[in-house]
Amino acid sequence: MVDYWRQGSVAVIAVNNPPVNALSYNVRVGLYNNLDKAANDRDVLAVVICGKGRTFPVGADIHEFGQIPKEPWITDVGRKIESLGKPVIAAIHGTGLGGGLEIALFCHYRIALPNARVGLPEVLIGLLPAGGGAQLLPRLAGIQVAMEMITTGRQLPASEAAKYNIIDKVVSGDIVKEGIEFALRVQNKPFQDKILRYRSPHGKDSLQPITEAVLRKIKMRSRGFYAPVWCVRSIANSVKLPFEEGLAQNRIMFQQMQLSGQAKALQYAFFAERSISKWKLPCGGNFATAVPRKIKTISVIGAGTMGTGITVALLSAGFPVLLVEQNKRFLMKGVQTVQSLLEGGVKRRKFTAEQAKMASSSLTTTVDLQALNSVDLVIEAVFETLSLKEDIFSKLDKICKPEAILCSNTSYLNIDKIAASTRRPDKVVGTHFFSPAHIMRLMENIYGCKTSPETVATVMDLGKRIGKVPVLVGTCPGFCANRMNRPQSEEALFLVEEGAQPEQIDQVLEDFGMPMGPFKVRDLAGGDIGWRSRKDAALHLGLTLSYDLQFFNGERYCSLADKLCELGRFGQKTGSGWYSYDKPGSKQLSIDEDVTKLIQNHRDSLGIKPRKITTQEIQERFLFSGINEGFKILEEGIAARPEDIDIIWLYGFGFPRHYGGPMFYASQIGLKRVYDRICHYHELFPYSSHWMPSKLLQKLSIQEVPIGQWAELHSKL
Ligand SMILES: CCCCCC/C=C/CC(=O)SCCNC(=O)CCNC(=O)[C@H](O)C(C)(C)COP(=O)(O)OP(=O)(O)OC[C@H]1O[C@@H](n2cnc3c(N)ncnc32)[C@H](O)[C@@H]1OP(=O)(O)O
Repeated sequence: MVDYWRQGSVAVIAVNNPPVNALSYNVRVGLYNNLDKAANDRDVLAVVICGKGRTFPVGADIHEFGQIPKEPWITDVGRKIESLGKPVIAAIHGTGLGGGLEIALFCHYRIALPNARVGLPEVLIGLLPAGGGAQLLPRLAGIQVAMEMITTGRQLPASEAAKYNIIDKVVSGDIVKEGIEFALRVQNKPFQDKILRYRSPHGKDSLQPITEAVLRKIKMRSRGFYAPVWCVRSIANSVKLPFEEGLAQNRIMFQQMQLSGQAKALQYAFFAERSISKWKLPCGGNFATAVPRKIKTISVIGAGTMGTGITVALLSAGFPVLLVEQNKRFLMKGVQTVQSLLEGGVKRRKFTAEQAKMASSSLTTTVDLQALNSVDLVIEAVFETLSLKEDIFSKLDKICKPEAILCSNTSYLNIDKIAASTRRPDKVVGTHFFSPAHIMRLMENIYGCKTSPETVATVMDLGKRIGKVPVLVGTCPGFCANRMNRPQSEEALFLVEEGAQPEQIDQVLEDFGMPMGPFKVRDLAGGDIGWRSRKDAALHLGLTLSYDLQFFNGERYCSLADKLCELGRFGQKTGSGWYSYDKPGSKQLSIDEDVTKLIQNHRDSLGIKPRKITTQEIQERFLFSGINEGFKILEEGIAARPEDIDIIWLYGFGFPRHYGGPMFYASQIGLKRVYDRICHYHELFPYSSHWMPSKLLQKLSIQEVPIGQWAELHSKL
């Protein structure tokens, strides 16, 4: 796991633990013993520490967290470096992260390739850099830089790290060769002043104002996430305490944090994020055996909000796009939107003006579907009407080349029905982007019963290539994301009907950590879209949405949202919705007395006496109704694993990452409690079928199986 060789007077110690050279126990032992070997070899005058393969060590082995850490720790390796009596050079390529960077900071010198990156990302997995990083970095780069790097986990490119003295020299070529050359230059030269523990932190007199400013920033963005605050304390220890005492204090904090639910959730999320690319179809195809098709040209049908967002996502990843609309007027409007989204990207520094120009020049347009005869892949993004989509897909099937893949950006409709309108159902798949599609990273890919593994592999690969987080699920109304979101939106309305205020519900859920409460989300998305589909659904059933409707198709129904729409209050875009806005399109909102009156009149007309609704009830009814649906989704095999559901929620709805996602959150609360509360609400609200407890949840509530085994258990149900 650690290689050792000598080149003249230089000993090279190379960590060899693929794929990322994590500092597992055996690696730490190897480093420690080989440092001893170099110390005891009189012919060795300098030492180079590097990583084999793709990277310098990226930190502790996260799989080992939760076990009692075995010595030598990273700090023991560090102390050995400091006291070696010979200069030690860290030669960094790839990423030098966490414990990896800490070891480099214990070294006397650090060199790096230009494309290397360094950082202390412990905060992102709910921890602090207890291996020495929080003590050493302030002594090298100063308190201000240390605070920024450690509380955000940001990785710095080598050139920026060099600006802050973290890297002594940026070198090109072979990193080991460069390391040896550097070592030959510094061997036999004094290096005691390079031992960072003997320095005092730069900017220590400004600790208080820096701390206050950082804590203010953390408060604004952290929404109940504790690790950044602990990181601030760990850096303050570098000023307040002698080096070894600071290390000891930080180790105690690290051990406490490791036991916290937030660290467990973040580490779960880290691995969940990586597991989603390991997809499997019920028919047996999977990520390891299916080969994606090469996609060079893509067409997007529909230049509305979704179509233009998808177009920008594709263009900015370097794909040429042929944008299609039914007439020139819509097309022109779409092109303008694409241009302004690209300009917005330049303003937000997502890309340079030059890149935006390149992207823009890769856009072509047409109003003629026949022009799609040579594209490799089509993404349809028109209205959510099945007959319209069926019509388009049947035309595409005739026009497009036989091997072209046909994708639908539907958020709700049955992929099998859309596929059935073609003679190539194996090449039809759902690619559900989230709005705004050029920004939101989730891409919910939906397979139908005939979608081929090759088609799935192609859209999963496409998602990655355009910087999205692609998650694969099966088909059912609303798939995973919207199906789970639906009961939550309904519960939010029912809570208002029963006595809560929209702003109260929004506040409770924002305090929980959601980026926006459900009523603000409704206003942002526009109430008219849901209203139209509710009216369509009613029409389909031969019903009308009336003012005093309390039941719809046998289910409890709340008509408050319809009443707002009747008044033209569609949300932000019309300047009024659940809130009022200072002008149409503005985000500046205020509570609207008219809405409060409307709600009161609604309750009066139905004879509902408002009651006080607690924070606990709001959280439970919103979160648990979605979680119950999540278990049904698992039970039905729509999602293969809880990890898929959680990643959908982290990236599609901004569910707080420090809770891991709704399924992990449920596992932390305890499935017995979650199940009991769902049964309680089922008893209270028998006319809301979303409270019918999931059978899988019921079973798991008795067995309390770890989350990693839920999927296995469900296959045995
Ligand atoms: C009480 C004692 C006190 C001692 C304190 C010592 C504490 C030290 C703290 C730490 O060092 S915590 C760890 C800090 N480091 C990280 O958090 C790095 C996390 N990794 C990444 O950010 C990325 O993986 C990467 C390194 C930038 C590489 O990204 P890339 O996209 O190239 O590859 P991935 O698909 O992400 O990863 C490949 C593969 O490697 C696995 N992996 C990555 N990092 C770790 C790790 N630190 N430990 C274990 N495994 C890791 C990852 O899961 C992938 O595995 P797979 O099986 O192929 O999915």
